[in-house]
Amino acid sequence: MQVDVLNAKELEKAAPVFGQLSFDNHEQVVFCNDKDTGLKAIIGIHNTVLGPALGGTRMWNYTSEWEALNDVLRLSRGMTFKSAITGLNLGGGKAVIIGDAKTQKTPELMRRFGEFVHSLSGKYITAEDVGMETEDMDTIREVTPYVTGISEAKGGAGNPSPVTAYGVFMGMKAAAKFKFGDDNLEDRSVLVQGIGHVGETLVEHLTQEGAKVYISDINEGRLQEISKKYGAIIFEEEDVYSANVDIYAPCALGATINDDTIERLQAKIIAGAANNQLADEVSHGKILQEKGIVYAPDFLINAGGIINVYAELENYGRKEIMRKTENIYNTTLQIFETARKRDLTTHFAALEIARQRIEERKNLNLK
Ligand SMILES: NC(=O)c1ccc[n+]([C@@H]2O[C@H](COP(=O)([O-])OP(=O)(O)OC[C@H]3O[C@@H](n4cnc5c(N)ncnc54)[C@H](O)[C@@H]3O)[C@@H](O)[C@H]2O)c1
Repeated sequence: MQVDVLNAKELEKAAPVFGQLSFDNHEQVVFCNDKDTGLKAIIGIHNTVLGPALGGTRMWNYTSEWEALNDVLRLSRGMTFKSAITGLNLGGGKAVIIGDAKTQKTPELMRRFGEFVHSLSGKYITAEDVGMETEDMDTIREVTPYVTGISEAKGGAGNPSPVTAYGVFMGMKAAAKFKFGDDNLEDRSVLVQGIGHVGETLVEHLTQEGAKVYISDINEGRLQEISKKYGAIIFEEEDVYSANVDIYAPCALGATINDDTIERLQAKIIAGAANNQLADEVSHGKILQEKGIVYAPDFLINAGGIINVYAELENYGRKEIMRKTENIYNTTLQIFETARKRDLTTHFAALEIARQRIEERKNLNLK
């Protein structure tokens, strides 16, 4: 379709998939629908140059299909770069299921979703993400081998979240080393936003190291539980973003660094688990750089989970999982140094290395 000038609304109508702002030459987008189980899902396969597209499934109560599509496009793209920079032979993919995981998730729905995954013959391999549990992966495993993150009892590597948290902790320490000249987090103030599967283990590592840990979550019960368990301080003020802390760790959902929040940020470091923390990677990355806030790229430091599930495909054990995850510290420091030397945003410096690896493999495949 030849179009000259379109406003955003018109573009959404004329090209609702390929015209999405988040569309980045994705190879395949699969819409899955099953009336009987109520399944409505989208699988996004961004890039398979380095290997099959592996990435978790998120179940979320999206307010619109547009929002779900936007999310799967952004998340699957992030997976491509995460695996590339971590040195894994995997492409990038992700899936979203539209619905409330607490009330609408059933074994039948999970199995039906698994059948859609199976129909892609291994081009996409799924795993856990927000709204999913290890037992859901076990259910999917009943209908397809193209699933990771299954329980140890069923031969898998188990819950990836603690490994993700350890990688984030390593990335955070690297950021502290770069910003403060010392990676010891004792007495450093850290605000963890979102104390779910990953956030909780991160709080555990931080409190063990003697950091002053503040926690924030929309789930009041969870706040009480984690505060009691680890002695973390519940952050009571309304505005999380203007908290005067050393480190802000986004561990809930993405895009918390956006036009609305970025000017209020007081933290000296941003290092957390959430995917796609910057609403706009270019402009928000630049503003953080100008403000002197050290941003540890999300797709680099939250790779522990994928390292964990990759072990199921490559048959390596716990020791190698932890070694690879610990190495996030070194990679993060290298990225910070490169960014400083070349006056780049840290996000861009990381992206460049990931892209280079994909490009090299692509050229090799063409030979
Ligand atoms: N689990 C993993 O191994 C893994 C790997 C890589 C990236 N991530 C990303 O890390 C983030 C956390 O993952 P998780 O598995 O811990 O998810 P989770 O669902 O277990 O936890 C998320 C927590 O965030 C809270 N939350 C939601 N909205 C919030 C808000 N506006 N303010 C404060 N808290 C809020 C929820 O109540 C919940 O406690 C997600 O963005 C996920 O995509 C997770």
